[in-house]
Amino acid sequence: MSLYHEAAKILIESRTKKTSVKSLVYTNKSWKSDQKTLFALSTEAAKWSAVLSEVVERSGILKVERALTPVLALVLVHDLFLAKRGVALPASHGLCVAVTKHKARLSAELTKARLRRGCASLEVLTARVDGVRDGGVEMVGDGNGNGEGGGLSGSWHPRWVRVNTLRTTVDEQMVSTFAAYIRTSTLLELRGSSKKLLHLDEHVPNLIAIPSGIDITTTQAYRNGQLILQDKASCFPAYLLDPAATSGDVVDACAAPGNKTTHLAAILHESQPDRKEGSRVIACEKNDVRSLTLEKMVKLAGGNDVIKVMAKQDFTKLNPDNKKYANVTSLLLDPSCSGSGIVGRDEGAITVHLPSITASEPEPRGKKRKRSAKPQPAAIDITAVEEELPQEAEESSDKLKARLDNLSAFQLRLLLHAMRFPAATRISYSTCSIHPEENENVAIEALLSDEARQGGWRVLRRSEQVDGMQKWKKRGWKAACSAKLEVFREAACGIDAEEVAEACIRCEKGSEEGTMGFFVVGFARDVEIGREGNAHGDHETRDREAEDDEWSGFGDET
Ligand SMILES: C[S@@+](CC[C@H](N)C(=O)[O-])C[C@H]1O[C@@H](n2cnc3c(N)ncnc32)[C@H](O)[C@@H]1O
Repeated sequence: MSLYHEAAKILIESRTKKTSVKSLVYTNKSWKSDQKTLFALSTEAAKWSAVLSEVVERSGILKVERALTPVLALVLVHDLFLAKRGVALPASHGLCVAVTKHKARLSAELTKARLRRGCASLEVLTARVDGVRDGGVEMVGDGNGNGEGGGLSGSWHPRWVRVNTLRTTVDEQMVSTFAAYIRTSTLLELRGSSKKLLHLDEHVPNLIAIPSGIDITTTQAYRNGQLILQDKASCFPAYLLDPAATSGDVVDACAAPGNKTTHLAAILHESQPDRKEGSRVIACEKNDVRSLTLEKMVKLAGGNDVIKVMAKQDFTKLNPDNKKYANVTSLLLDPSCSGSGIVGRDEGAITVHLPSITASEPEPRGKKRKRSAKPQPAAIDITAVEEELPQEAEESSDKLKARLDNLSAFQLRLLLHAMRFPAATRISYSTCSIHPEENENVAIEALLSDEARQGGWRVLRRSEQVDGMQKWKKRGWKAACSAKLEVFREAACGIDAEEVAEACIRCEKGSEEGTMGFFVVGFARDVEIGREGNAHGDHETRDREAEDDEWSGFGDET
């Protein structure tokens, strides 16, 4: 299979399985192409896909070149115009001919696509595409930078790098990988820069931001697992959980690909560097393919001594009363969610825009193009990308509501299960969703549950949180908490909407903080309250019904 067929396969799998390009490339040893080349082509083609799908579609070549699928055309046209050496196939190869013979037409469409975006040269367009590389759906808005993705201005996102203290320290990295970097006092100084700048995060320990255009995946430290690409928001759950404080084992209930798992392990390791029989992280992952990724991530991060991976393990099937879990004092729960807060793609599936075959006919050669009576649309044709909009953007409000209902029932079921571990005194619950249905509402419903009432669970108040989380200004939505509590009225007495909202932590995508959209809340109880028997048959029944729908959510990205 050629490089192009393999890249096409990866892009399709990334879309359908919601798996990151990185894991698709590097967990499969059977690729014929060089993995680095394959990774570069797949990620670059995805990054350019909004522009190139428009180019391919408007050129009409898919109608005449039957050997070309939309995704093959995308990767080939990428190399035709954007790779230093052009298409990496012999000039006589069928696939090469299929695009090169239309080069003039494709080139004209690329120019038009560039001009429609107000870019004076290909370099300017390249900078623009690079600038939104973490923004996902470029130009899905109104073509003027408004709406999702926000074109040039909307979704600035630094590259967040967690220094993995299982393998190294910030001090070590400052004099090695980052020796040539200049430290900035503010995060915003990184914005739009392509210089080697670095900002040490003020909220999460061992977290560094660098300009988004700098690729550290080629460094030795990244390859050795000393540096991990992880959005700042995605570092909040393990940091908030503060597992060393409860000095017991930690369960990571929904662990793959494992960023939070290895973060938990690093925090434990820092608190007990000479550990022999110290606390462990028990990492559950239900999905088989993602379990493999988790195992690889744990190994690469040097977490094998601290982390016990429970591959293909449904968290809800763990028996909390089994003596194996008698020492579980904290749990991290980061379940599948709508993914509505995702802007980056370091950790998960990417957005790939594909051209439609039926969009337009190639114009006959030699004939002068008739001037259309209608003005051409200034922005890209939305039909070229609509299948790539975040699922909810195309959903009717009824459909979205149904999906969020299913997801939140699934999320609540897992959260209540976490509350059943007898020795647990801390839980962190997080999603990369911006919807209160998956966030504040789940927290409130959990607090109102029998598990919380009988088990003595309450929110981890802001004043009790680790320093960086106390300092973080964006908190939960009080109106959402009040509205949810209002539904339960008397049953809700004793729960203060203000206190819950203050305990909740939100991150807003596209904001100056440079994070994805995210939500995290901690739960605590002051004493170990053992549970006697299982008095929660109702929940079990209701939750089981939701199980079939749980996969409507995103399976990774944070
Ligand atoms: C949002 S991702 C977790 C990301 C991960 N915490 C990280 O930071 O890398 C959710 C994961 O939960 C897994 N999952 C969903 N339901 C599960 C269950 N009942 N038990 C265990 N894992 C589950 C999914 O397969 C998916 O890999």
